[in-house]
Order: sequence, then C-alpha cells, then structure tokens
Amino acid sequence: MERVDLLLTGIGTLVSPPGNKPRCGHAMKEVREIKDAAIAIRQGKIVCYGSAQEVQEMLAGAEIAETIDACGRLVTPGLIDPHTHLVHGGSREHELALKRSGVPYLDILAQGGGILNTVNSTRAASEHDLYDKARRSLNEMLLNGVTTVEAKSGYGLTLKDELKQLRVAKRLDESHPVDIVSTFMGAHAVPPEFKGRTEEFVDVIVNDMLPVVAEQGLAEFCDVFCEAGVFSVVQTRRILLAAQRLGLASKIHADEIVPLGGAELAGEVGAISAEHLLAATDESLAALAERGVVPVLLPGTSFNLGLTTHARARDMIDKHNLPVALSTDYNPGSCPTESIQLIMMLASLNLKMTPEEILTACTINAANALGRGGDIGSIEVGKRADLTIFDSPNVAYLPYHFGINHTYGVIKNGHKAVWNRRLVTGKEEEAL
Ligand SMILES: N=CN[C@@H](CCC(=O)O)C(=O)O
Ligand SMILES: [Zn+2]
Repeated sequence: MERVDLLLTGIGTLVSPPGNKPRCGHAMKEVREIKDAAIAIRQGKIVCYGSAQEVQEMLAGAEIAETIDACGRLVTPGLIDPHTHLVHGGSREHELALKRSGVPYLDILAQGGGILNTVNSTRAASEHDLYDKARRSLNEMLLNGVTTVEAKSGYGLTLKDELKQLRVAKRLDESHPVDIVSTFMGAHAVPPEFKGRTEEFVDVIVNDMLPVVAEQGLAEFCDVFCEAGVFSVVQTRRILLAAQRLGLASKIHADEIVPLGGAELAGEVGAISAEHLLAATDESLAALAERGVVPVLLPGTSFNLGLTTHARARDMIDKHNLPVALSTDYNPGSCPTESIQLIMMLASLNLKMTPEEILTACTINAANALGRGGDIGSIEVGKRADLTIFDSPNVAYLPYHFGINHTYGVIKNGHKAVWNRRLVTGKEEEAL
C-alpha cells in the first residue's frame, strides 16, 4: 500500500454487520466485533481494517497523511436514516393537546389538520426558508451519528410545491456532508382543492407530476400513503407502477393504522421497502419475505402517537426471517424528532430488538432499504468511509443509557464531519 489519507487508530471496539446484503432473521444479531482496531482510508473509501497490529502490518511502508486517535471509543458504520419527511415548513405543536386528548391521527387529517396543516406551511414557505430549516435538522442528525438520510416530498401536493421540496433536498445533498436520498411522495394526502376527488388527484400525480419529477432527475423512489381514507390499494398500485415505468423504484407507507393490504402490494410490485407495518398481518409479512422487501419500522411514531400496539419486530425477525430496518420517520406531526438514538432505545423497549439487531437495522439493513448496500452500511474494504465514533463502551450501551447523544465523532466520506461532539465546518465562525 502506498498512501493512506486518514488512519483511525485507538478504536476500543469496532462493531459492524458483515457484507453488503440485507441481514435477515437471526443473522441480524451476528455482528463482527474487533477489539483494539484501526481503519485506513484513501480517497473516501476504506482500504483496510482489522486489529491495530494487522493494520500496521498491512500499511508497512505506506505514507500516512493524517492519523486520528479514537482513544478507546466504539466505532460503527455511519448510521443511516431511511425514512424521513426532512423538508417541510412550520411545525404542529398546536395540535399536541388535540392529539393528547385522544383525537386519532386520521381524524385530525380528515378535519383538514395534520399533514394538510404542514401542506399549508410548506406551500407558504420560500425555498430558502425550507432549505434553512431542513439544514438545521440535518445538522442534528449528523451530530447524532447519521451519515445518509432519505427525504420524502409530500407537503407540496402541487407540481410547483413538490418540485420546490425536491430541489431543496437536492441542494442539501450537494452542500451538506450528509448524503440525501430523495423520494417523491406526491401521494401523501389529498389536498383540499381535490377533496372528494381523490381519483382526479391521482390522475394529476400520474400524468402531470411524475413525468416532470423523473425528467428533472429529482427523485430515486416514489412512495404512497396507502391508508384508509387516504390512498387505496388500487390507487397506490397505479401510482407506483407509473413511477416504475419512469425509473422510480417503489416504497409504501403500508398498514400503519388499518390492515389495508399495503404490505401485500409492496410484495406484488416488488417495492424496495414497506414502512410502518403496525397492522400488518402474517400473510402480508410472508409476502414481504417472499419478494425481499425490507420492512422499515418506525417505533418513534407509535410512541409519539401514544399507541399501545407496536410493529411486530420479533415475529418479523424470528418467524418471517425478514431484514428489519429502523428509522426516525422525522416529520412535524407523528414523529418530530431527528434522534436516531432515541429510536434505538424505543426499538429495544417496545420492539424487543437486541442491541446487535438494532445496529444492523440502522446500518446495513437501512442501506438496503435505499438500494445502497454495496456502498454504505458496513465496514468493508472498498466501501465508503462513513463511520460513527461513540463515547460508549459497547453497542448495548446505546439503547441502555437513553436520552443523551452518545456520538463523539463522525467520519463522512473519509473526512471529519463531527469531532469532539461538534460539527467540523472548516470555518470556526460558520455553522453548517
Ligand atoms: N403517515 C404518514 N406520513 C407521515 C406523517 C406525516 C405527518 O403527520 O406530517 C408518517 O410517516 O408518519
Ligand atoms: Zn413517513
């Protein structure tokens, strides 16, 4: 080896799921653990890793441009948040009392609040303000140890406003250290101007919105809120198949509240992922397993909506051999948090997942929910050098000691993006 740009030494414990593929069922808890480890990076990629001694031998004679000492800390792959509604205007704290008094989520939406409330704020917001608000959230995510985030549109619901959201996501991807994966979600709710005319709104999505989004290359995925009173299975199928013809792969908000058949549809159309799944039946989970669909679970949402039911992660892992992924679902209504570490705690508490399963769900399985298993989500030679350094003795400590941020540092594309718990901007006075 001739040259190394960055050598991360002094790693107390390196923990990573192995390989690039989704880790299914019991394999979710099999993680690779190396004590007293080191990782060498060149041109943003991992060139070798192993015990400090092995790495030293592999690097014999190589020029090492920079060395950083992790001082005995825990190092994992950079965390991946595969389901967020990152770009939106306003907030909905004024709906909190209503929610806490027991008014159901879908009733608030049916009364013109909920998602439609945020549609009003997003339509009214300038592109600049949307960018600035989302950038601040992205900073929080990075400080939490997240290096890749999926971002959905779906608070514009007109072509102009959907494009505005998607352009913001694209600009953030270009300007911020965190990578953004963009999803078009024009079918997130039926806007007031189409009330009672859902079929006509679906026509607009299929005929007017999707072709422009695809033509401008603003989204990789298309998602639909397939739910009672929102979009039916038939409408969801029509939108997703139209999107597939234009090159956008499918995701579905499926069986969140009512078991409508969204998960079966995810299997039928070969979606890359199905999200929420609180109400999913055994038949629908079998359909996901059969077609290799990644279930993305969002325990922060059930927690924040005060639900007593939770996604059946144990059945998904133990019975259906599924590769469970976890995500914040960061959005202004059902889950206003950027903290993936809070989600890790809730996955332990309410989904009964083990710490190793949780790590796998937030790394390689999340990467595969975004079609990026070959590039990110595990510590492997040739993969992107996205790493999170935790001030924690082991992986179990992350969901155990809850309510604080354990992240000490983040290496993104081989560069320090967070160090000593602070964003590294290159310019002292300018926050990211
Ligand atoms: N369920 C639908 N969409 C979002 C919530 C959006 C909102 O309430 O603003 C979700 O995934 O939870
Ligand atoms: Zn969502």
